[in-house]
Amino acid sequence: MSDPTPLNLETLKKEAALRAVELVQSGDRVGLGTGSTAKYAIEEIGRRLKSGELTGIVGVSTSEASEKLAREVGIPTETLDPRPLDIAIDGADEIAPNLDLVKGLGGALVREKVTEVQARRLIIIADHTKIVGTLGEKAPLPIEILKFGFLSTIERLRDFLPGGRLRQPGAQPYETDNGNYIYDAQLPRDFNPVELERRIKGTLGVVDTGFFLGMAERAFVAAPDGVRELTRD
Ligand SMILES: O=C[C@H](O)[C@H](O)[C@H](O)COP(=O)(O)O
Repeated sequence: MSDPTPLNLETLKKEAALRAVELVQSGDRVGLGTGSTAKYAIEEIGRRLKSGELTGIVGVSTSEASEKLAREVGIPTETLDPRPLDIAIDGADEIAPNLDLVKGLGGALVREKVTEVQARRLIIIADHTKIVGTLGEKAPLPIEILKFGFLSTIERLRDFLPGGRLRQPGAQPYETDNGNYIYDAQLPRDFNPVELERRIKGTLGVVDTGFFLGMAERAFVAAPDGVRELTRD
């Protein structure tokens, strides 16, 4: 297997995205994910709309960045309302064998979850480096927390999730589209994701976590030897 250099990872991300977009049908309301892989899906939906292969698509964006890209490629968008979405396509930071996910390294976890929970089908697209045996193996768990009192919230989280840190790429903490901060938690070696999710979400000051448990219907995972289609066990 060749090295996952940035160049061929981009090719793989696009291959996975193209497979997922084949599932989009004319007239669908589509959840538009966020990140460097979801970008290829948004561009392909735009291309198919222009070519006439797809008609009547409405996109619902999971971030300001995806909204901007959707407009640039000509996808009409609406903000989320209570109606279900026919399909949503998004990337992930980690994909477990049962298709439980960690998401949010791009900072869009809350809008992604709020949107994708309404999708009849959540399709995940990724290159093979995102596959893990257990969540937490490669990536931290992003936890969106209120800006107000964030140091107190982090103290509460550190009680049971030590070793994490406030996301701060520069002089200031990273701020989400919702005006919140992110605590990137180190996951313990052995944990039950459902119980840990419940405990984190029960912590005062937490908005939501990057765990997407039981949500994904399938994943298209691209490797140098082809695109694998994974479904939930
Ligand atoms: O907040 C970002 C999202 O959860 C992304 O879907 C995730 O981080 C994967 O992004 P990428 O496709 O850029 O690796």
